[in-house]
Amino acid sequence: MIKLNKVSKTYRTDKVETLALRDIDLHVREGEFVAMMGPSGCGKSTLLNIIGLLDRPGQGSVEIGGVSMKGHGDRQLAALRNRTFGFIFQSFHLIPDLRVIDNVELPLLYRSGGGAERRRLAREALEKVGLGARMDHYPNQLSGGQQQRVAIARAIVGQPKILLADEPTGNLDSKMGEEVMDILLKLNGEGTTVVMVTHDEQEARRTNRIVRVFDGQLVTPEHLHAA
Ligand SMILES: Nc1ncnc2c1ncn2[C@@H]1O[C@H](COP(=O)(O)OP(=O)(O)OP(=O)(O)O)[C@@H](O)[C@H]1O
Repeated sequence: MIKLNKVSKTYRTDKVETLALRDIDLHVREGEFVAMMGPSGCGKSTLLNIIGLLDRPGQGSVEIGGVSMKGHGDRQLAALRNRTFGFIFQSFHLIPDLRVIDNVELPLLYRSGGGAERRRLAREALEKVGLGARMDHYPNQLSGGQQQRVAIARAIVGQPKILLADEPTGNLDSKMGEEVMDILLKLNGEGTTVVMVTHDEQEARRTNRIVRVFDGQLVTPEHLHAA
């Protein structure tokens, strides 16, 4: 489903050059739930951004669903990103001035389909995360856990094949975090591939596989034994 081949990424500013990723080979199969772990600054977000077609690798190649991204222009990448991925962030990224239902509908504005259809899909997504009764609320009228569930509804409203979550429980207490994990596990059980960055070992153990990143490189189990 996701194949990274010898992916490297360097960030350049006026004064410094940071090698954020080095020679990453990663294969995520369809239906897998992968947890990505590693210390701050090791390159997890960069890796997630490259997988989600928000950024391009400096070297190496990215394949999504068997299709190489080489030669795709920015518009093609954006269209593919919108169809293939749902994104969930640590700080929810909801729009405060929009009602919950309108926040969830947002990704659908870039697609064809009428307003009634959009509303129906948004309602279904909210029901899936247990927030069918909160559609007319504004984000600040909800708890953190509920806000993250709205963000999950927004991520799944377009029925993406892959969910990418960057520390989705990082701002939540353990009970709310567990609820968010339960929803992600349920979506994965229904066939959605999930890649999630987390700092929580217990949470990571609930997934199929833990991928560890250190200093821009993947740490394989062999490395762990050698260390
Ligand atoms: N836009 C950028 N410009 C320059 N350097 C960057 C940029 N984005 C990230 N970096 C650098 O690349 C490295 C990897 O950053 P990244 O955000 O991917 O790490 P991370 O593992 O997600 O960290 P955290 O757990 O703290 O979110 C860091 O050294 C960071 O300072």
